[in-house]
Amino acid sequence: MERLFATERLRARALYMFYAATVATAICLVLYYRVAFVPGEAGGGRATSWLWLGMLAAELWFGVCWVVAQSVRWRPVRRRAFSDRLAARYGDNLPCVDIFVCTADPRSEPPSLVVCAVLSVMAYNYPADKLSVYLSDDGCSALTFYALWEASQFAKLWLPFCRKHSIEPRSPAAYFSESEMGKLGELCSVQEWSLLKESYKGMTERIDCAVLLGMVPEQIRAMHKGFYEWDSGITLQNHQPIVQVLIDRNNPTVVDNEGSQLPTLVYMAREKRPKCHHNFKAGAMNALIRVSSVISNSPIILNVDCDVYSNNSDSIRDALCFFLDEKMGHKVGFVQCPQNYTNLTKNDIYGNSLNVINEVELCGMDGVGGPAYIGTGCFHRREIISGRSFSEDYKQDWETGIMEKLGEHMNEIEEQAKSLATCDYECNNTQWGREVGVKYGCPVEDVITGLAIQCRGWVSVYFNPARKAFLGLAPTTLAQTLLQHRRFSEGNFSILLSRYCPFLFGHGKVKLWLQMGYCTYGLWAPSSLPTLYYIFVPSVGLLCRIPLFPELTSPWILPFAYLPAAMYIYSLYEALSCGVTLKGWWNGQRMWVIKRTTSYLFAVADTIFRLLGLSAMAFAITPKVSDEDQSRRYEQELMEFGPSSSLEFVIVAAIALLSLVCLAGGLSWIVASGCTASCLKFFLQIVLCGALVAINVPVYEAMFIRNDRGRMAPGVTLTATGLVLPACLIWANIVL
Ligand SMILES: O=c1ccn([C@@H]2O[C@H](COP(=O)(O)OP(=O)(O)O[C@H]3O[C@H](CO)[C@@H](O)[C@H](O)[C@H]3O)[C@@H](O)[C@H]2O)c(=O)[nH]1
Ligand SMILES: [Mn+2]
Repeated sequence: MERLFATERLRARALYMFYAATVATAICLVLYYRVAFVPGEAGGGRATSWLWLGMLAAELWFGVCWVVAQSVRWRPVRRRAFSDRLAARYGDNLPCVDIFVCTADPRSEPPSLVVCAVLSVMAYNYPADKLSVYLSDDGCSALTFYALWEASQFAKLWLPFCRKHSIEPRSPAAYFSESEMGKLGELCSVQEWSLLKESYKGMTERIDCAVLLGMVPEQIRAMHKGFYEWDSGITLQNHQPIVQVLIDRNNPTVVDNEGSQLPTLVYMAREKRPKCHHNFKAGAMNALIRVSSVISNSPIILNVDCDVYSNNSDSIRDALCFFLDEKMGHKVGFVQCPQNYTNLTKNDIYGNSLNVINEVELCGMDGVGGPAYIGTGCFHRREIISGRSFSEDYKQDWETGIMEKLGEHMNEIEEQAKSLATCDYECNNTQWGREVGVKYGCPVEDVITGLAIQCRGWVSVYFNPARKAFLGLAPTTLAQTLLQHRRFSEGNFSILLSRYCPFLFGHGKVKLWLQMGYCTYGLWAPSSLPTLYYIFVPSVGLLCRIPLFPELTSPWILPFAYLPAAMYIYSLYEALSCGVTLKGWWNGQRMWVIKRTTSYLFAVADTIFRLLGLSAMAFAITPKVSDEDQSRRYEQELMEFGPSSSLEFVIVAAIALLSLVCLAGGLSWIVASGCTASCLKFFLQIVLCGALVAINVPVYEAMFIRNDRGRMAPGVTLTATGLVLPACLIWANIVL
């Protein structure tokens, strides 16, 4: 029988292996040199040898990281799905699918954005009587409920329109911002198009207006019983569970404007009580799994974040090719699609595009056991995410799913669903979050959940078709980016230190390559310490005349020069081939330095505090809005340092200043001494320090040149200057 999907091994690996072999050799030579030539008493004294050993430790660490990173570059594969074969074999006789959308805060995640995500997934090219869409609202906001109610009305126009004209993408916001009326000539009549656009604009305006006023219009409150849930003066941290079915797909009287069925649409705000920890998105996901089990109970679950819309209406059918494949399907636990963003600027100023992760690393993980579960854009099997272990004879019953009309049982079912969204499941020591459902206690709950699924014997599949399945929003300010990476790196680091450490937990269950693959992300946070050392010590060494690298004339310079050159050229090649621009790559390198010296450093501190029990886990939501001024600077690719003065920015500014002072100071004593010998001796330190200065140019601009609101706060510049004052004094000493 023809397979429903194909797996291709990527070719041209011989060249890569040759490159990797040269890098590995160079790493060994560097380490050997460090061990063999520790400067003795003659070469500068005790302090120098300690600094030298520090360099050795840092290089050893980078070497280990490089080896670990090979795990996700060794055997990349690419998957193709044949949805035409799926259609030929099954027609519309396909399994039911539940789609979960999570939102948490109507201020940082505007309801008009959330409903576009919802509408885009309601409009999948999939039988409506097999589709149910759930919105989990951790913000428990009447405004979000109102927005969803508006969407349930607009869907009656939107879904038939999408179907009739096969349009893409099916988020109305994305669609109307992309398409011009002129281009649509052949597709549909101008009138139809404009009417729909007006109707969409009307809905958005009503929602935004309600959000602005902070209340739902009185006449609307009478339209649905759900609004009464907010009558009792509930608060965000203290409220009853709410489950409201807005559309029941099996109710023949609820149809779109062309008389076709609509997918089920459900609003859920799980119970919150001050004494009970709600476990953030993981808690929301688990509540959704329970609540949906009494309303639709579909065997397949898709989760998207509220800032993500479906960009390809065939994605469900594509993903099903993996689950329904006769030969392999029974092994597949989840199908992960990459995270792509719509709001990146041309040169990706904050290095947020996950291009290299998406195009290289996840393909690499897929080749050795399957990609990690990275949250949004992931298709799961209900049974497996709920905790089932693999067995060879496992056979899924695809016919499951509740197909009866809720009808007169509606109230009963809603009550039952509410009882499944209570705090009892979080606080009464149930298995939820441990053995059942998405795991608790980790800021990257998804990664740890995916690892556990793979360790229970399932494989996962990475599906990255040319037309992206999902598009979302990346952070648009430096502070947001750093905050998001603090959460990512803390999460992955704490997995490494927990009982879920891939080497222990995965031992004997998943391949060693895959264990290493998970570690690449776990090593982000601790890499901050050797990185800081490598930024700090050689620069200060240049200033204080302590040589820390071989001389330019020594043959040992070769591996030291080859390594950075080869690695940067390769990383540039990797980036360019993933569609990043040259400047975008350069920006990415800057962000790499900034993230490592701030986010990752704080992540180490966060993790340690948490291990010592001094602080609880936090999940800082990434805001999806920024003010107009900020957005303008983002469009112009100006880094945003204002207006608040956080410790992160102090570090960024101090490092930039220190590099500058060390470079200037170092060069001035070398020039003053007038001897080429020192120049040869300090060559690599000059290059390293010079590279740091070059990459920090936008930071200097933000400190001394710019005067817009995004510039570095004067307080930050002042503090940073104070911090590098000792270095300045040394420099002054040289000059005088
Ligand atoms: O208490 C909470 C906190 C967050 N969320 C939702 O979780 C999603 C992700 O939050 P966001 O602030 O957008 O974080 P990101 O950094 O963009 O999320 C990435 O990283 C998370 C943790 O690994 C994954 O869960 C996400 O899917 C992935 O997109 C959003 O839809 C939120 O509404 C909740 O439902 N409840
Ligand atoms: Mn997000």
